[in-house]
Amino acid sequence: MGRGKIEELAELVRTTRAEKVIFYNKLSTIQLFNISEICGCQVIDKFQLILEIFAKRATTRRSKLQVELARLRYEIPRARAIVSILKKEEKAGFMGLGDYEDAYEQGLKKRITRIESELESAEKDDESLRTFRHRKGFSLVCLAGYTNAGKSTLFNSIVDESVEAQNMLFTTLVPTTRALELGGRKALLTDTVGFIEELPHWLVDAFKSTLDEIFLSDLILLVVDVSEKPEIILQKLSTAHDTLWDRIQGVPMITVLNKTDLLEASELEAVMEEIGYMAPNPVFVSAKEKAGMQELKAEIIKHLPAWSFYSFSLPNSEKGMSMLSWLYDEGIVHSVEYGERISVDYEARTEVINRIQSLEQNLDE
Ligand SMILES: Nc1nc2c(ncn2[C@@H]2O[C@H](COP(=O)(O)OP(=O)(O)OP(=O)(O)O)[C@@H](O)[C@H]2O)c(=O)[nH]1
Ligand SMILES: [Mg+2]
Repeated sequence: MGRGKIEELAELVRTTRAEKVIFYNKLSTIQLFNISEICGCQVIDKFQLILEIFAKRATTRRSKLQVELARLRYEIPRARAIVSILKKEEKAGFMGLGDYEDAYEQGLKKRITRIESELESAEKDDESLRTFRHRKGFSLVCLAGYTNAGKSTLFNSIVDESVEAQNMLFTTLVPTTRALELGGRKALLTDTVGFIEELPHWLVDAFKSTLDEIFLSDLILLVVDVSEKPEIILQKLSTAHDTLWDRIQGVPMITVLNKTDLLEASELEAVMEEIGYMAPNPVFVSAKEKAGMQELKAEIIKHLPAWSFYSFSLPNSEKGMSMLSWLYDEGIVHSVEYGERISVDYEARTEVINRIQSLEQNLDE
């Protein structure tokens, strides 16, 4: 953009009373600074916008810290450049700028160090989120996928077509999570931040941390825009699988092929011939037209981890007590009686029950 174009932009800002200008491409600090002076409003680039979105969507303590860390690291060179512009202009109010510069930068660096050390202890919080959910008998279903695939539209359609389970804590604290009843089971449905193409390396950790909820989930719905070119779909599926795979082993995944309303049946068939091998458990939907919702819900119910009841007793010993505390973390303790042995009526995911059964003998030794 030349000077004339910027003036045009400034005029547009004035007439529309815009509060913010967002540039799609990356701008240098000096460019951002100059344009914002001319336009008289905040000017940000694509990456600052992404950071703002991440910050809004970060739900765990760890992801909030990761996003803040990325923002601070982005700010240091920018702050330095702005100070040097102001210095050059030798504004009267900025005498003794050297000291200001040092103090500001040191302040940023101190916060970075503090966040880095907080991050180490934050890892454990994620576990307690999972624990809390399982104690209340909820399974977590996460919507994942590239930006613009239709995750949020699908989130709303599923919620509209389902019975909401009353659970104040989740529904009020996290706007992108809803408690639902699915086939007599309680599930938390969570919308997540979309994958973004060509994410710069310094944003990757912050992005991955916003995926924490996916990594803690019991079932992943990978949403795909099936109206895109097959080679694009394949590439996106492959990146999504690579990003998630390391940390989700054992978590079932349903591939939700969305926007079927944009394709003829024959076109859809042709697309599936090319991408089918990369799309586990495919379900076809149009989130916009609420088509395929029953099929999707049936598939979700089929893949939700099964919960079952089990009544048993544990030795009233140190081993038995530590087992009991693990049981509290993994499921619902309906009743517990302490006598010569500890009698427990319990409900949990079947894999937990299996685990108890395989450990029972050991505990008595
Ligand atoms: N034709 C059609 N358009 C859809 C469908 N589902 C979503 N869209 C449109 O696709 C666009 C993106 O939808 P979103 O639900 O915002 O996508 P998202 O995956 O949440 O995107 P991010 O939040 O950016 O990651 C919107 O314009 C929707 O109206 C569908 O089934 N058919
Ligand atoms: Mg969305």
